[in-house]
Amino acid sequence: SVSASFVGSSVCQYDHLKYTKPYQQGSLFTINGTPVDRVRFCKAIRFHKAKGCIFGDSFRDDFCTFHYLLGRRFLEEKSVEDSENNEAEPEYHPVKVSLAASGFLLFCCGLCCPCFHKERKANSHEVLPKESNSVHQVSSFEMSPSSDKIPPSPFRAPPSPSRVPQSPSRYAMSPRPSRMGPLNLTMSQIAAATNNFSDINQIGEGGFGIVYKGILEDGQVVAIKRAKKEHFENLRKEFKSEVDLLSKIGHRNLVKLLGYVDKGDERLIITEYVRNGTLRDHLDGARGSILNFNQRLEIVIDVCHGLTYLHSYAERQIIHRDVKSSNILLTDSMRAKVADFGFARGGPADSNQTHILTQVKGTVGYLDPEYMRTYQLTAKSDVYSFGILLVEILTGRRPVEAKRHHDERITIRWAFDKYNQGNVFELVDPNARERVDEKILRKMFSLAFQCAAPTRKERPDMEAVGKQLWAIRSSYLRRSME
Ligand SMILES: Nc1ncnc2c1ncn2[C@@H]1O[C@H](COP(=O)(O)OP(=O)(O)OP(=O)(O)O)[C@@H](O)[C@H]1O
Repeated sequence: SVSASFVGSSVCQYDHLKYTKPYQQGSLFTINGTPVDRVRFCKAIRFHKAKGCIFGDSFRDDFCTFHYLLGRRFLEEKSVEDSENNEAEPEYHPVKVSLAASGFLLFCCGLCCPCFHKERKANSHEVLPKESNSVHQVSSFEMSPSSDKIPPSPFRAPPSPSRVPQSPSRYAMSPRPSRMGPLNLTMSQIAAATNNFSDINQIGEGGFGIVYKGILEDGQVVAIKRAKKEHFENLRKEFKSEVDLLSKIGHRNLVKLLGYVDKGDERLIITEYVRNGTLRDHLDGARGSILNFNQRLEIVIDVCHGLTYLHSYAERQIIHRDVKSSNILLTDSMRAKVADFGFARGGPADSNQTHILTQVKGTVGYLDPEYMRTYQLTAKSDVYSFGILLVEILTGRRPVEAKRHHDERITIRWAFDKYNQGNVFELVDPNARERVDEKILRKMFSLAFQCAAPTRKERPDMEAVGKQLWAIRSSYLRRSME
């Protein structure tokens, strides 16, 4: 936020408009604490006046005279289609202006509020606690009248009127290994496949546990997630959620579940092995090469297809809740697959339900601010995270870059400001040497900002995002052939 002596201040809808003495050099105009230029400020006043907001007498706007506006172009694009052949000045959009503020709010929540903050592992994103008691919550399955539509699994408690959680021993006493998917593995086969869970086979570590590469007797390579024993009790629900949801989906842009084991004090999830690392590794250059623009575009299209399937075509809607670059795995041919369903939830089960009320989970920086505020979860929370991911893949920057100058710490806010100043080239990942057409870049960022709008009703759904991405890709290919 900005500290200065403001002489005018007014609140309209979500926007708090303030200015210092407007006729002086260095005068300051802010919307929701974010400095904006005079033109944008005047646009906001006009917009809110048109919407019927009453500004007090002390709130002057005579500095919004015509000559200030003349010849200046407001640098926002409403949608790809709108912007294609339309050079006219788009109207002020309060949501887009307040986007930066919401990013800041997100940052504050993430960094200042201990209940939203947990150190997970070195150099990783911050991830919310697995089970937080600080947030009033109702589980979606408890809320949903048709939660029993989810096919029974050995992990799912039998229907009980009181829905009392099952005791841990119930799971521990499974009579025999629980298996699902095409693979039927015993513990000793898994131990053999991973060299007895040796460090050499370890390929990563997340909140759920350690991930190992395993080579089965027939040569098939798999990834095996082994739950950490110290978090067993807390992770039981997560393990169950991941297995239940993964077992019902099959899509080339989603990591495939091959089997699981839940026996004694072992919880293991066996999935297809995706061997070319995570998107974050590639953005960091940790895999040797730098992604070109076309690869970046194809990766986001793949992620978009995976999420579209989860939101609109799975047997029941699935909300991933942890869409982020370290959960996007890449194949050798650079196709992307969405992984890690540990936080995933079934969406509203009946059409009268607009959302589910649930505890906030996800990773700081990617979390939908509206969901954080209201605990209302919808598929649009994934859309928000996708918008953040889109900015990440274009800029190469993590959503929160704590070591940078404070103006640049929240990547979405920094990108939004630069975009509105017309400096789109300054946003592009400096490692990517290819010069991409400005119009294409603007369309990509514009789409990202739409996805990361502060409220869900302003965000497109994933299917619409896919259409926009396809249109951008065709323009990109057309232009690169010219
Ligand atoms: N199916 C897989 N194929 C190849 N590598 C995988 C696979 N699943 C996970 N990994 C590797 O293991 C790492 C840890 O994965 P995991 O899903 O447990 O945690 P994460 O998503 O990185 O972190 P968190 O769970 O804390 O959000 C990944 O970053 C990836 O490098």
